[in-house]
Amino acid sequence: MDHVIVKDVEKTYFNKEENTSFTVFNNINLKIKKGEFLSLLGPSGCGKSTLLNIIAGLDKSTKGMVQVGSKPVNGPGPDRGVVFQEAALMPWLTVLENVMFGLKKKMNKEQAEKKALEYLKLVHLSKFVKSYPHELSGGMKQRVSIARALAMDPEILLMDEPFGALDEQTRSMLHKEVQYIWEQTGKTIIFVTHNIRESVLLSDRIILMGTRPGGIISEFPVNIPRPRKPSSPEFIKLEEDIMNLLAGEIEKVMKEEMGDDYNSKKASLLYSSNRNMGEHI
Ligand SMILES: Nc1ncnc2c1ncn2[C@@H]1O[C@H](COP(=O)(O)OP(=O)(O)OP(=O)(O)O)[C@@H](O)[C@H]1O
Repeated sequence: MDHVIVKDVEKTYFNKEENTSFTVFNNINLKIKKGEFLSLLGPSGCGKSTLLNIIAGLDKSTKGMVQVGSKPVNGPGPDRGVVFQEAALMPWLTVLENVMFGLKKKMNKEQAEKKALEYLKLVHLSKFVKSYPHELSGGMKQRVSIARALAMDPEILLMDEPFGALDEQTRSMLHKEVQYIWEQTGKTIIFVTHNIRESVLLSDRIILMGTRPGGIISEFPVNIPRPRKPSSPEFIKLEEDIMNLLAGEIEKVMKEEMGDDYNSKKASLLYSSNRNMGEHI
């Protein structure tokens, strides 16, 4: 069953003072199945976050529409929970209170506490319920933010580079955690990343986006059985296939941003060991 439908979506920014416009992307068409884990992958500036925000109802498209089931999206709603790159927790509240915050609008305090504890257990933070955000590591904060989104029981979890600011080890631990959560809850997940390895590791399907003109370049179903091993031949093959297709896109962005410096730095930047397209573009 199609859970999220993106129809002919376009996003253009208009600058009235200079009488110019900039189209981030157009003709975006996507159908995302219930329970699917979908990644939006592409170089910086191709509009991954913009598309996610349009699906979240936090931003408006200039053309086209998004539907959740048969309902058009006109703004944020309880059917969609969002996790951003920065956890944005309330520093004056404990971990438990942060997760309870939204729940208290829907249920009494006792029920909210029970539910918050349930989700904090799911992200393995039961021991830290009384801690304050400043006492937590970046990875732990991000787990609170995932628990907070999940506790509201959205049908769809929208994640915008949720592990982008974390070190490799923490990121790897959270990969396992998000897979576990996805298996346990059956949520539909839309996951923005510029990391090829991350997208192959986690997703059922990868949507590749490009720039200038922005849009969907291609899509790759990931038919590798889970748990996936980045060292397996099929994993490496898919990474290479995606990298080959994206190399031209990355070059386009780098040329624009680096100008004359581009040629000298090209080789080392393009093929970094972890297939991460994000640092330099
Ligand atoms: N208010 C705005 N006015 C004009 N252009 C904008 C505005 N907001 C975003 N953009 C442009 O829209 C494009 C898409 O931005 P977006 O953040 O969605 O890209 P992204 O693929 O998520 O990038 P990243 O991986 O760096 O987060 C960028 O080129 C950006 O400069």
